[in-house]
Amino acid sequence: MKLSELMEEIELFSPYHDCEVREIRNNSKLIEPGDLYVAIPGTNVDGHQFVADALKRGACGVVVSRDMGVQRQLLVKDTKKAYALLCAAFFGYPSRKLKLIGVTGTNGKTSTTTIIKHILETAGLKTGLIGTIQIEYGDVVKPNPNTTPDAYMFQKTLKEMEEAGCQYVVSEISSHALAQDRIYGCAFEVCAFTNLTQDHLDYHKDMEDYFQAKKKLFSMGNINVVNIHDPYGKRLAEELPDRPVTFSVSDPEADFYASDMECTASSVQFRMTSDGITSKVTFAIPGLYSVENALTAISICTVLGISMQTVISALAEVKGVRGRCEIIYSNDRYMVVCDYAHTPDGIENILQSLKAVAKGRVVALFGCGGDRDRTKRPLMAKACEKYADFIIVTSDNPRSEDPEAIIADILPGFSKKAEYVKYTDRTEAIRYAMEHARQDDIIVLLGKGHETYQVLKDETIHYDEREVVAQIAEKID
Ligand SMILES: CC(=O)N[C@H]1[C@@H](OP(=O)(O)OP(=O)(O)OC[C@H]2O[C@@H](n3ccc(=O)[nH]c3=O)[C@H](O)[C@@H]2O)O[C@H](CO)[C@@H](O)[C@@H]1O[C@H](C)C(=O)N[C@@H](C)C(=O)N[C@H](CCC(=O)O)C(=O)O
Ligand SMILES: Nc1ncnc2c1ncn2[C@@H]1O[C@H](COP(=O)(O)OP(=O)(O)OP(=O)(O)O)[C@@H](O)[C@H]1O
Ligand SMILES: N[C@H](CCC[C@H](N)C(=O)O)C(=O)O
Ligand SMILES: [Mg+2]
Repeated sequence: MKLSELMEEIELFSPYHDCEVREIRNNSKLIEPGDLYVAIPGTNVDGHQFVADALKRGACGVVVSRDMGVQRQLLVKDTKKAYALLCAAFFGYPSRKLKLIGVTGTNGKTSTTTIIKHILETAGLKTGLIGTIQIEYGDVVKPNPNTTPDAYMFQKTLKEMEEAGCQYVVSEISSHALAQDRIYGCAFEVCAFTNLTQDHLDYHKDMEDYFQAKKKLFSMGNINVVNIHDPYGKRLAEELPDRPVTFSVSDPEADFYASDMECTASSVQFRMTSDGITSKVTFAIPGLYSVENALTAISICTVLGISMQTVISALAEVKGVRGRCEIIYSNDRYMVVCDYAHTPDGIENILQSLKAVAKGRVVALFGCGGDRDRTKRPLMAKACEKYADFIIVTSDNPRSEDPEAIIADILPGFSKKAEYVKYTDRTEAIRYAMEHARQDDIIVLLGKGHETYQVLKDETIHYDEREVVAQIAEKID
């Protein structure tokens, strides 16, 4: 593609010679002759350091935000935004040809996007999905290294989905993606906000910074949908220039209002009022927060024009979301649930929901991710203690950190009354939980959800809790 075509929507502050661009790259190490290099200031290094390297490797141009005094430089105001726009142009602005739905918030993105895809497909609309678990469209399933991929992969994926005949794409939008402008310039049909509670304070300066990153999404779409039961959602709705579509489990003034919630061990039922009409909704994922996820999906699909009847009957067919409150083993004595809660709020919600329906004890097993928000560690312990009868502290992707040091950050979160044991090795911890299970216990394995790996200092090993539990059960039950 011609450089001039790629640059059509980017303000340029330097002259340039037109040329044919082979690929767009933000990593100098991948540059081959004819590629365009975009210098991005990152978390570890500033890509401007590698401009000379990129030119040496044959870059046809280098996109920079300050004068580097080199040949073939293209001076722009902001290289992250320019990179996103260049990638969009390179793939023919696919977001303008599809109906793109973006869901952001601390918790519930994977759950709601999965449900939305199911509803849209039930309504006969071919839909692509981009999220934490994977990328999906038609029969194609692809791994996704990040919840929201980098701009190049995001635009490339949209293009593939467009070519495969998708009319809709629903994507999780992480705060990292918003802060890094990975999706800058995308045209969204609907943008939705689930909730905001503590996470990622290793990356964001504070909760305000985290909120401002999330807020960026809400100037990019035609229709905004916001959970006004959540305090940050309420604030967002007040701050947006145009009134968004709202939903709530507590405010009858919301456009979509859920009431009369009833929870069982395997589902939720509630009444949903919108436009003066009340409908009964059944959804087979337990937990009060599940009502909010169902409401998010109902609001989005309804504003897209799907009939309420179709939405509600499609919701009733949802079987569950992998690794989200998924029962992975049960016998006459106890059951083992696998869940992805990895924030204080997520843990509190899942344990509260299970406690409300448990006949026996709720036994929670958790660890905290290494190289992630350290301040959430004691808060996750506190959240566990609030609703679990017994806790097993263990490891969850220690990454470059010492697993014992992570646990040392967790333990001060417990009160003196807390009943817990510590098994640093996750398999040992799960074995302990299963060996000591009592009649009617619910053992909840938190944090790994759909993951099939454990990230250690020097390697990533295969680790699937479904397999681990099955192997232990075979030996002990
Ligand atoms: C903290 C973070 O988000 N980092 C992301 C970011 O990398 P970075 O800013 O650290 O990059 P950097 O190493 O400083 O390098 C800056 C630039 O110099 C370039 N470079 C570097 C070296 C060189 O020799 N030549 C060169 O050109 C790099 O390619 C880059 O463009 O940009 C990269 C490319 O897009 C991402 O892969 C990377 O994600 C890392 C792997 C990551 O783990 N991110 C996680 C935290 C994340 O994004 N998570 C969210 C969801 C979390 C959740 O909701 O739970 C997600 O969306 O997945
Ligand atoms: N609406 C919600 N409110 C609070 N907690 C929730 C909600 N939905 C799900 N959870 C809890 O959070 C966990 C993660 O849910 P989910 O994977 O849907 O969130 P996510 O926003 O995609 O997370 P991530 O940031 O890792 O992508 C679930 O396993 C559940 O315990
Ligand atoms: N995608 C999120 C959640 C990971 C959950 C947990 N398994 C962990 O490693 O902390 C992250 O990378 O922060
Ligand atoms: Mg997710």
